[in-house]
Amino acid sequence: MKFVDEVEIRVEAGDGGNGVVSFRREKYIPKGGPDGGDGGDGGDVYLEADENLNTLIDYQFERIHRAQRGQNGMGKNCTGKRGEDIVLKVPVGTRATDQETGEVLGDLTRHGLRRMVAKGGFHGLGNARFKSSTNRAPRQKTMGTPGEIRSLKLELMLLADVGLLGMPNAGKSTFIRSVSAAKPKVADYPFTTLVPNLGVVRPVHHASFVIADIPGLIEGAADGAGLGIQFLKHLERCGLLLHLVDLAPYDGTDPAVQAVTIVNELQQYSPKLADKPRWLVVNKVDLLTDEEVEERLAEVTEALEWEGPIYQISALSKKGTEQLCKEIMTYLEQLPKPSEVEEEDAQATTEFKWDSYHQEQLDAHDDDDDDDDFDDDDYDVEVVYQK
Ligand SMILES: Nc1nc2c(ncn2[C@@H]2O[C@H](COP(=O)(O)OP(=O)(O)OP(=O)(O)O)[C@@H](O)[C@H]2O)c(=O)[nH]1
Ligand SMILES: [Mg+2]
Repeated sequence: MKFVDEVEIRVEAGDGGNGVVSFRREKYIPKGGPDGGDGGDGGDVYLEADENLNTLIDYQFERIHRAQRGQNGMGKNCTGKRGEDIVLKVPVGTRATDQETGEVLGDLTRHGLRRMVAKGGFHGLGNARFKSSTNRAPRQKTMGTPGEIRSLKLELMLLADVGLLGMPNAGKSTFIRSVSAAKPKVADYPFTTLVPNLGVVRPVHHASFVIADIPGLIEGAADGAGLGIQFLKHLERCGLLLHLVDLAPYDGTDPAVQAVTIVNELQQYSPKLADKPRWLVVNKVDLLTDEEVEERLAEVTEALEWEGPIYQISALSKKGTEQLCKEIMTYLEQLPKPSEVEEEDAQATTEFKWDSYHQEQLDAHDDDDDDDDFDDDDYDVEVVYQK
């Protein structure tokens, strides 16, 4: 299946139905009052996280999504029907951003989480609403307001605890294969991995974490070289990054230079990501003698001015991988859990503009004196049924 992690769509909430002007006309009831009903509200557009989806590909083909318009009001005080909402299912981990304002409308990080992304228009008021002691035959009505229209960017960001960072061929996929049940392709040429892979690692009985293998980075990635940096966004939600450095590159390149390149690209992409907790993991130690490992590692740490944790592994022979995973687990377990406040906030709906619209309309018409008092002629007013 094709992996699509970024799409642009347009969502259009339904317009509110209009209010209507109508008067009761029945035999033997000569002075029937106003009975024009209100319109119905327009339908809203929602996004909902669904764990059964893992790509945004459907939205690449279907870009415009409209909720239903509210029905207009009718005579006999009948209110128009509310427009139906639409719910767009997206993979867990999707972030919706308003293209125009840049505002993040929702981070759908849990199955079933639902966020409104376009609010339906408010209903218009029928003339029955405007009846008062001084005006018994009002001919005012209000129109429904338009539904919100937004251009959205949907981005799928994988939900992994640990992200792997490194040059192509560093052994990222080999590592995830050896520590989890995930089986991404491994080969001795660069850019074997073209889309992110997730693996679940269970280093101890009672706990597990998710690790993300993303395509390798090369120099100039921030400017689009190789596969670019489009996949780095998947690391934004990780609690820990592993920088995998190939200590024995088959093409004879210098591991220290390679390592610095990666950090530079990371910095350019996002200083925030570069500031995330990061561990240095040197790989392919099986190809070198202990002295060579020490020597090259020293060069790498010096070039990076590295002071953080260092691990030596062979992803292929699994040397050092078990220990590394156990320490990752211990590290992740002591990280603070996302606070409850954040959870609540994620549930809240975005505030929309016309909550007070209804009252404003009535207030505005309170001062209207232009309608004459009720007289018999008013009974000849045509009953208007607006479409
Ligand atoms: N000897 C040895 N070879 C390794 C080790 N880890 C990976 N390799 C080899 O290195 C090559 C590249 O490994 P991959 O796991 O595909 O590398 P990658 O980082 O996922 O590369 P891209 O997907 O292209 O970014 C393969 O031929 C692996 O067999 C290791 O620890 N020791
Ligand atoms: Mg790979």
